[in-house]
Amino acid sequence: MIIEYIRYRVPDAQAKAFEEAYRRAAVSLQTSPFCHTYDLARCEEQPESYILRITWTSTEDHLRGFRGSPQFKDFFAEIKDYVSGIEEMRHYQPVDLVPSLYEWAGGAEAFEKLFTTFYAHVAQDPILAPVFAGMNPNHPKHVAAWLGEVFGGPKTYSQRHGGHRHMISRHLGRALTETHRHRWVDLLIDTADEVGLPADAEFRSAFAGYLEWGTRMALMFSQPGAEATMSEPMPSWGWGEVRPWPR
Ligand code: HEM
Repeated sequence: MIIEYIRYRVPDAQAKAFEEAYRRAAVSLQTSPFCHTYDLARCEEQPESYILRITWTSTEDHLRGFRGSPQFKDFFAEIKDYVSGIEEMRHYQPVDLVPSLYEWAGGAEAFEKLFTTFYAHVAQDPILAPVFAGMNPNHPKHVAAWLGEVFGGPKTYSQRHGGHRHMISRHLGRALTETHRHRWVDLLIDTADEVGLPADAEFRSAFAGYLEWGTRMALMFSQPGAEATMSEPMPSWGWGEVRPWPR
């Protein structure tokens, strides 16, 4: 992940138009598969100063996939009319001040224990067992590698198991139902308790948030005729609105 900072100087008379232009540009940022988060802030002491902060999957992705788009070129051309200067436009490597969800959970060992136990339960579950009847015996390890990478661990799934594209392809055409999805989530949360995954409110809210998102995506991709965006990069999940309590 990379953080781009752009510092603008905007005359007071242009501030409204500048902010409006960024509200429109937010649609492009929102739909870019390479953009994780973005925000624009105005300086209290020097209201003509603005900082735009965008987190991208990588500098390379961002330059290739986004700046190159005609839509954003038009936007940059428009923005020039409102700003009297761009004082900085640089990319920064984030310095981790809090552990990743992967580290907090206990690393690879914790994820492998979680999914080995989970899929043993799945095999006995009347709703889920038929869905996983032909399961690859390495499936629990692969899903553990997937979640570890999404939660900030090593890029094992991308490098050895086919990355996001492969994960999506494994759900295509399975016609999963809400009953399957619901049971999968409930059983995984029960298994997290069973194997002793951290139970603090902050970790569990991020964990549950990802499970809600991930299972709804899996359900969506599994529907007949679903159009999967196979070229999307791996998702990257963080703490969200709450930070871990120091321990
Ligand atoms: C957060 C939600 C989910 C994640 C992260 C996830 C992850 C994965 C991954 C990484 C694979 C490919 C494994 C490999 O590379 O071999 C996979 C396959 C599969 N997933 Fe999911 N999945 C999710 C939700 C679901 C749900 C809700 C169901 C059904 C109830 C489901 C059913 C399957 C099945 C049947 C396969 C193929 C298993 C095999 O034959 O090896 N997934 N999933």
